Amino acid sequence: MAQETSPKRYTITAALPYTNGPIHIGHLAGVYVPADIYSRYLRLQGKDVLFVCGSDEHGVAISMKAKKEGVTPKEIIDKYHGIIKKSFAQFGISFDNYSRTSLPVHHETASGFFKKLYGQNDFIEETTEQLYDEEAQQFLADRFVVGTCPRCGHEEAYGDQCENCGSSLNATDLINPKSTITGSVPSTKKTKHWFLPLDRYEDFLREWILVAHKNDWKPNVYGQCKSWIDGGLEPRAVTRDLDWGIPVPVEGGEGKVLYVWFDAPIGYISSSKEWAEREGKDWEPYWKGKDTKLLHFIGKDNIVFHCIIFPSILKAHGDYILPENVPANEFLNLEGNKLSTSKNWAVWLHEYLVEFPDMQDVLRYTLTANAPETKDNDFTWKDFQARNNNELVAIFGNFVNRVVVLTNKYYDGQVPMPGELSDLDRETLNQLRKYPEIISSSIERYRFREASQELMNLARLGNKYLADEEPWKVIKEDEERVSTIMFVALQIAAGLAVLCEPFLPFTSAKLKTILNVRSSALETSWASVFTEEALLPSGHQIGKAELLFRKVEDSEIEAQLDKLEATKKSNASDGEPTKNIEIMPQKDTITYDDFSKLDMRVGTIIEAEKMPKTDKLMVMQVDTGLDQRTIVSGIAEHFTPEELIGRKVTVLINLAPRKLRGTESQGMILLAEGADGKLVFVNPDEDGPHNGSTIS
Ligand SMILES: Nc1ncnc2c1ncn2[C@@H]1O[C@H](COP(=O)(O)OP(=O)(O)OP(=O)(O)O)[C@@H](O)[C@H]1O
Ligand SMILES: [Zn+2]
Repeated sequence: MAQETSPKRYTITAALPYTNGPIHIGHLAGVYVPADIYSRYLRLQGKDVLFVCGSDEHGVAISMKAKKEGVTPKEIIDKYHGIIKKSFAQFGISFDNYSRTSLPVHHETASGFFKKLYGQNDFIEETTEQLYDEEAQQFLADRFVVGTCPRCGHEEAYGDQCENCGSSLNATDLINPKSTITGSVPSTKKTKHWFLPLDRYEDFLREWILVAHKNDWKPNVYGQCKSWIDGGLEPRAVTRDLDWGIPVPVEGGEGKVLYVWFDAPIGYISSSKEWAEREGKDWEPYWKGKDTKLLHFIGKDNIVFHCIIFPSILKAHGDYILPENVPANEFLNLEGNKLSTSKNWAVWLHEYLVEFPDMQDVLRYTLTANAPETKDNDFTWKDFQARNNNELVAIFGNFVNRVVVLTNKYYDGQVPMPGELSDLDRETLNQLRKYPEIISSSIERYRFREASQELMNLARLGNKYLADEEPWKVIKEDEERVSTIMFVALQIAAGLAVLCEPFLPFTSAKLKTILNVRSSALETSWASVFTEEALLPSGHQIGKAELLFRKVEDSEIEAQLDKLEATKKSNASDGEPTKNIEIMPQKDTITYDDFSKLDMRVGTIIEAEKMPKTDKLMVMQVDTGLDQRTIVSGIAEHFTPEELIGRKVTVLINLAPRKLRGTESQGMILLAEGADGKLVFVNPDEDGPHNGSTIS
């Protein structure tokens, strides 16, 4: 319900990023920068804020990435969680806690939700036909299957969602489904799952969103919700037949896990619990207090999960508050094309931080000034350069630099005593005092672009004031007047230092240091800017000038465009002989000690036979020189047993044994995959070393 009184505390969540890749500018513009601006703004207002996020470490996106890289899901999540967490911190995203959904606290919390709803009979338990990949011997859900969206005709819709129209789907709804694991057309197979009957929540959702939030939710969010609710809601499976995720904690759930979109939003709660534990605080008021304002910052493809599914889960649970708003953004593109992790079409945050050191605020500003708030938008490097050179350097930086340099030059850095104020001085100070309200009003309506432009307008006000008053000329004839001019200009500089903090936190800190307000007793809250009191009183000593921003050169922009051009070329070489090959990024560097742990030997295959009732598996007896052992390998579609017997191969003999369909495989035979998907043995020359020779 639209809140009448001012909330006592705020819980702010930012979408949990999947740990299947690093953070790119789309994520930042869509979610993390606006959420951070909002949180910082509230803190400056003295509000009680809990800003949480964390890595989403379950789901098919992770399993797929692990399969692709030939490593375990655990290795994938550890790697990307590390990269993501570090880059967020360096970029100044001020989470109170950044958690991960693989932690026990999250498994317990998500299981607890499931058990509670199960106990209340809030699920439908049903055995239905689900898509099945015979070749991979796996059920296909979510990103393991693509097909045509029954709602909009988009051909690359996933098994749970169409990213084009935002619809939430059941995999069996897809037209012409195709397995993304093997490319095959799936069959169907019976399996039991638990469904959340969303139809039961239709009346509640209609009342809560379509009536109560008709006027305060963004039109893009409201519109999506309205079309789903009006279209009729259906039960959604909240469990999956997968081996990676949170085990289904009820009878009959063996071998199944929770659907990632069931557990991920609960991750906000787990993250809050982790924070409370560490800080010695109570998390419950932040999630259960009626006087708490809960906000979810997300991108548009997450709207259904945060506005329909998660609220239904919270409502069913009964103890929790609902979000007051879900200010979802549309999508950011890059140089005219959709950002894509798999196509490497992105500006990666961790790379930006290295290539543009100490320039976090420039990216924050560019992404805010051009945020995809009401429609999809394009990031271009030219715009980045223009925003930096024409606005941050030429207006903001130039104004502040003049003020600081002149104050040092004329008054040894002491704020001068003003004389009588002219009409323009008074008018300028009045305008300055209006800015907190102007910017607040934009931020509180989630119009961050507008807010960032108002901030720049304040810098413009200062710049124009100095340009009109020309203290560097007046100093020759009227020194007293200059004291007044500089006093007024200094107040604007101090106002900027405070009001830019949500948008440009690094610049704000630098400017506060230059103005020497950090270690002083001067107040720097949001409210301090609109009081009649001077922000910087006469006599206050400021520090030396230091450049806040530097120009971005053409060559830097060209280098970035060249990098993107190279990506385009490498993506376009599809169709050449390298068709369909995905060149994996180089894995992390290992030490010689790591390498020397691999015991690889020359061996000979002495027996081979296809495993009954499978298409892919071949069971082989291999003479390793040390012993004769069984190795099972997924190569039966590539070789007949006859072709294999007698072949010299390279065997990794100290790989931990693993049971495949009941037969223990004791090692691995090394193979390379050719351009056409053909497998080739990595083998010593046939006449070469005898069985058991080590390979190093
Ligand atoms: N290009 C984009 N513009 C705006 N928001 C985005 C963009 N890409 C992702 N987001 C948002 O960022 C948040 C985290 O994204 P998530 O980790 O789920 O990645 P994703 O949607 O799979 O992106 P990608 O496919 O590029 O990896 C989500 O709320 C998502 O809506
Ligand atoms: Zn669609």
